[in-house]
Amino acid sequence: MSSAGVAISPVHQEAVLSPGYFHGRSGPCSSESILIYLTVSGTVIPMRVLASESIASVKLRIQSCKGFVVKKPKLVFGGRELARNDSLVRDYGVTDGNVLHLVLRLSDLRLITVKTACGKDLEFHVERCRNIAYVKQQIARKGEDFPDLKDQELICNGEELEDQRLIDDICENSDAVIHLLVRKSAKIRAKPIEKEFELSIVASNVNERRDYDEEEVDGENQWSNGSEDLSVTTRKPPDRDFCLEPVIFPNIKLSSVIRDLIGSTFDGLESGNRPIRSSEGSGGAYFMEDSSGHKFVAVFKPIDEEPMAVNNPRGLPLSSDGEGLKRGTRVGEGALREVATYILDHPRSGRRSFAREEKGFAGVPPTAMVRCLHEAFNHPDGYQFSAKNVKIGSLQMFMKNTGSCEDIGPRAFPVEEVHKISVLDMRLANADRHAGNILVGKEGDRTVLIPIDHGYCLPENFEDCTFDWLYWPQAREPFSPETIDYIRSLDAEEDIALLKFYGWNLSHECARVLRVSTMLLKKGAERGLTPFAIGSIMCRETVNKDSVIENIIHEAMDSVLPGTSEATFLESVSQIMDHHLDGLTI
Ligand SMILES: Nc1ncnc2c1ncn2[C@@H]1O[C@H](COP(=O)(O)OP(=O)(O)OP(=O)(O)O)[C@@H](O)[C@H]1O
Repeated sequence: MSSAGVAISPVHQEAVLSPGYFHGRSGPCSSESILIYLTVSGTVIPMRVLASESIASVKLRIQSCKGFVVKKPKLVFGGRELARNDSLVRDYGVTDGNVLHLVLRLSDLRLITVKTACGKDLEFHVERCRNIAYVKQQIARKGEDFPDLKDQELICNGEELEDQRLIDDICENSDAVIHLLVRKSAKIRAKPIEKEFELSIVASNVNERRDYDEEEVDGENQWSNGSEDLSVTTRKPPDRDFCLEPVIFPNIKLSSVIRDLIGSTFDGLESGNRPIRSSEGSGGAYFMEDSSGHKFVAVFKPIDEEPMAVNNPRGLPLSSDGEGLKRGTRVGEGALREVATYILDHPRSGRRSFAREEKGFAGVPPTAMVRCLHEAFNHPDGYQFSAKNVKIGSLQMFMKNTGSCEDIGPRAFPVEEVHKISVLDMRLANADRHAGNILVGKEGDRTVLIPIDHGYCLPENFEDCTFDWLYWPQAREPFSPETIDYIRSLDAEEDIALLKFYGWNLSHECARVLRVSTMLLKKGAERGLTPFAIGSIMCRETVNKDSVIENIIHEAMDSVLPGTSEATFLESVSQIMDHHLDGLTI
């Protein structure tokens, strides 16, 4: 889901969380019904479901609770996300008495409308985790007609709101009324309008001079250009309470895009702008601001806050065997996969190198591995400015967007845009391509799709491959000649070598998946198959039925002797694949 530019409905969390809400009220009551327990933020909620009920139906009942919109709930059972909406409760092995983890995805932003007495409407989005001081700054910064920051007073239920109070606290009750009083010059009232807040400013002296100025930030960028021994820099400079530096290997020069990305994030932290935790996503994801505090420049995802990792802020349990939320992935490797996806998203003109600036074929946002230390991250055991609190994770460029593909019907998306994402997902056997992980942006008048969230690319097996675009009409269109040329240029061996050069030695299993999926994509494209036809070979129809590609791999394994070389095995896969593809009608 997008984090910018979208008006959001507040969520009545307590309605969803109240024990007994799902129990016996809207749930089914046949002999087939089972009682499951949903845990969320330490609360346990009983819920009656049918074993034959679809996951989509269970999510819908959670979502439509009391008419309040809980966006995109995620369910996790036994360390696995119940991601396939058309699968049934019993397909995932859920039985009576089982406990499922519910990850609620609350919206980040609230739309605040400020109406002035002179008829001016000011609108801005405020993250739930912002405080009153920030709201005051936004009002003051909106224009020279508005009052001094120090003169503003925000009042709710007769009580003055302190600068540190969070928006989330104040908007918890949607009936709250906020009054903004401006000493000397203006009076501002607020009332809830539907589920957002409207502030009306009644200004008596609109010409009063504003003496709030943005602090001048020293443009000098001091982040380290790399550390040869990868040791953690935690020496605290006299006036600094954070650290940020790239994780790089000797002889690898960062491109200026990546240097600028890290540089502007550094400047934002140095200006005192705290990372803002996204309330979406199942792991810890932090929006990082530039030095002005007006613009997000990056998204940081620390590996220890990934789903089922030790410091996950969403209450997901620890993985019992190290496997991630998707089959064939490992907890703590999400950031690596995010960076690898950027590296492998080669530009049309040739292979990616960190020294090259060009945008990749699919437009994966520039992503680098960094170390970052900041109090605002999740530190359940307490925070100190010390090496033990340094987080390693992926830093990805924040991409301006108007929402995600989840918010908009797919018909509006240009065919080429859908195809570029399909090529990326099929090459890298993406196990998490839901529509929320594709942002919608604009380049001039053109709609562009921006793929994000690649922590489950390059898995060890094909089990959880899912592509939402498979069901979009564009997926049934043939690839353009340019896209076929690009697919022709792909080479899995070169990709594996490139990742090794950048420090990731792919496991035997992950390398095999990359080889097989690249082979399938190339063979399919040469035969004129559509993304739908190729993608359908990679995805399971139901949770418990192997996909065609899995069957091809099993068949190839049965046909070679144990201990056979990888090259011989792949030759066998190639023959069986040819046989299968030749039997398909276009
Ligand atoms: N590069 C980006 N530019 C803009 N917004 C982004 C970017 N990357 C992530 N986001 C936003 O940050 C929020 C959380 O990110 P994301 O969904 O990737 O986290 P996650 O925990 O990996 O999610 P998921 O549960 O879908 O796996 C989402 O609102 C997403 O739209």
